[in-house]
Amino acid sequence: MIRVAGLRKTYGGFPAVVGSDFEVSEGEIFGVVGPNGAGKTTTLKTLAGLIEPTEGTVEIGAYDAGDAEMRRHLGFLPEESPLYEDMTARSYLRFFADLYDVPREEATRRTEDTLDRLELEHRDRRLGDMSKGMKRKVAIARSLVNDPDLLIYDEPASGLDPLTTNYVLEFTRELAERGKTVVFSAHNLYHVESVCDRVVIMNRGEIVARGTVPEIREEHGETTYRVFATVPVEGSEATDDGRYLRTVGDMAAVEAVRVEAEFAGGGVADIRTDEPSLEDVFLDIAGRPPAAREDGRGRADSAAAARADGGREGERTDSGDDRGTW
Ligand SMILES: Nc1ncnc2c1ncn2[C@@H]1O[C@H](COP(=O)(O)OP(=O)(O)OP(=O)(O)O)[C@@H](O)[C@H]1O
Repeated sequence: MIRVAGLRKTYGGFPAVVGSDFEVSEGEIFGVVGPNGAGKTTTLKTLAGLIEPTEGTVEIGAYDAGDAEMRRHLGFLPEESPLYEDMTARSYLRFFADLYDVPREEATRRTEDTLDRLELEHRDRRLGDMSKGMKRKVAIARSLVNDPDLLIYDEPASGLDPLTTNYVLEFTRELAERGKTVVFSAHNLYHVESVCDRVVIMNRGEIVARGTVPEIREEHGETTYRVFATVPVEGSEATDDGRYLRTVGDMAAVEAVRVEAEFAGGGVADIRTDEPSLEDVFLDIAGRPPAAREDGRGRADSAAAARADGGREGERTDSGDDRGTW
């Protein structure tokens, strides 16, 4: 579906993406992960044809990215989605459906279905009066008005509460089940793990790890999850806000906590990726010089060097610019 070869993008000589190669198959959910400034948005915008590569090729099916015909098969959700504040959700979506020449009845059915699924209420409310989560849902519905084969979502759950985030992530999975290819970027490894088939981790414009999330974790370190249950579960500690915290090391254990909590008449209120673990994975990968990465050397050294440098364990200490900060 997508073939990226030797992709390089510079802004006035500044290398935002430096030689990316990856492929995404049809129906796959593909995550682009990395710290602020890693080059995720640049990569996604290049796939969407909104940015021209400085070097390299980006092919989407039979088209080059940027080909006008390709756009008809694409749904792009930018990180910040400015909406026309005076329009209602319905009129806004109808406006975009008209731009894509979608017949009225078909457009209404499609957008109402999407908004039902995302549980968006008040569809005739002004967009300017909607909450951030509601606006994000409208933006997601907009990305689907043309029934695209490929969806490119930049931080789809950015700034959303846990419940809305879950809707959005579950919905992303549903889209792939309906045969759509989804490429999305995120900071949160838990979000990525819950929906992505494969992932690339970027840092300073470079892909520094790739594979399924379990493959990456196995190779580069362990992530832990803090699961907040509404009832006591085995090994949990009560938190100040009346929840019960259990820290576990993998998704099977997260699922076991959820089942235990539900069996006890409660549920899971929130799940958080343990940040130091995430940073350990990142430091393990990104702290090594590129040459050492090639042959697997330098892994323990780089984390140790970061700590010896005076930083907290897992904290980056070398952010001389805006690149490479989680
Ligand atoms: N139009 C631009 N002009 C100059 N530099 C840019 C431009 N767009 C991005 N950059 C720089 O390129 C680098 C990569 O930016 P990009 O937005 O792709 O990163 P990102 O991984 O999406 O970051 P974030 O997580 O903060 O959104 C950053 O250092 C950024 O400052």
